[in-house]
Amino acid sequence: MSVLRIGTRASALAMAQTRTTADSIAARTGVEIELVPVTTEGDTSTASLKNVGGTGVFASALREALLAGDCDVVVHSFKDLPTAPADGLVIGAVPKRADARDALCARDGLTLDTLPEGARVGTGSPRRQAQLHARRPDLDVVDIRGNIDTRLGRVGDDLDAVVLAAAGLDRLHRLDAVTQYLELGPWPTAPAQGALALETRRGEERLVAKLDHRPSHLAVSAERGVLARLEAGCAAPIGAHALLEDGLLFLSARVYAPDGSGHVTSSHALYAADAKHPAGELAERVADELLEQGAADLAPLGGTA
Ligand SMILES: NCc1[nH]cc(CCC(=O)O)c1CC(=O)O
Repeated sequence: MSVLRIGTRASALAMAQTRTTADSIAARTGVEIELVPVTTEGDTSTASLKNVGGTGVFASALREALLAGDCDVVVHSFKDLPTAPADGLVIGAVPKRADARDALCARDGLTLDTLPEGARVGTGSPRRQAQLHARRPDLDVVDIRGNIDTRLGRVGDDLDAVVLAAAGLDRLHRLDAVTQYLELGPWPTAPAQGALALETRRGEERLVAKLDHRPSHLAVSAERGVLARLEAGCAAPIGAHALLEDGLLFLSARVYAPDGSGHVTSSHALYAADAKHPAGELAERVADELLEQGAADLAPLGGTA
């Protein structure tokens, strides 16, 4: 193949992460790269995340472009991908994961502890809404959508703060707006947050294989395995965090009541070398324990939750 065509959404975040990926592929393979812009429903809709019709609104147009042969690789924010694999396509690589934490971006340097009573905090994510309610029941949590710059632009205007992924802010060089990083123990984030997924047609994985970072790939597979086992969509109020360290794969996941009135947590670890499918086995253990603790009664887990 003389030119590798990488499909990308036209949003600033997608362009930023695709350009970085294109540069690493070029550096490692010497192949020439062309970026192919693709428009998705998720980019044009201004409806709440909860109402845009379930999982994968960002992914389907990119997948269609791949299957149609309009491009050879697509770069997804892994957390936006539905857990069901697409026919004829595979995740060929997960590059080294960026910061998985959420970040509070507030006016005047405020934090979750110092925001005034009744402060207006914007997020469209049911998980972040539940976490905000749980941590500060007095806050006025506002359901918002729009790209990262639009959201940041409302801070100090009609909102006191927004919660965003640190990885996305970093990719757009907007970490200056962060007033507090939220640690993953008390504030687990969306499965695979901060990770990219490089998708190709089945059989063409070698095009991107050199970019795969196994510890990141295993960790995000474990986190997403919980979603798959719970049959939960990307809008379900679920946080998860996994880590491979010294051969030990650790996974913790938490399901929230949407109003923040309660949650259940399960954490387990196993030696990756001891299992045939370490990510899948660990995810099943954690998900089954969440269900035993009543996760399905606590929160709507389905795709349009
Ligand atoms: N759902 C939108 C989305 N998809 C990926 C990121 C951030 C980057 C990442 O987690 O990889 C964001 C923005 C956000 O949640 O703040």
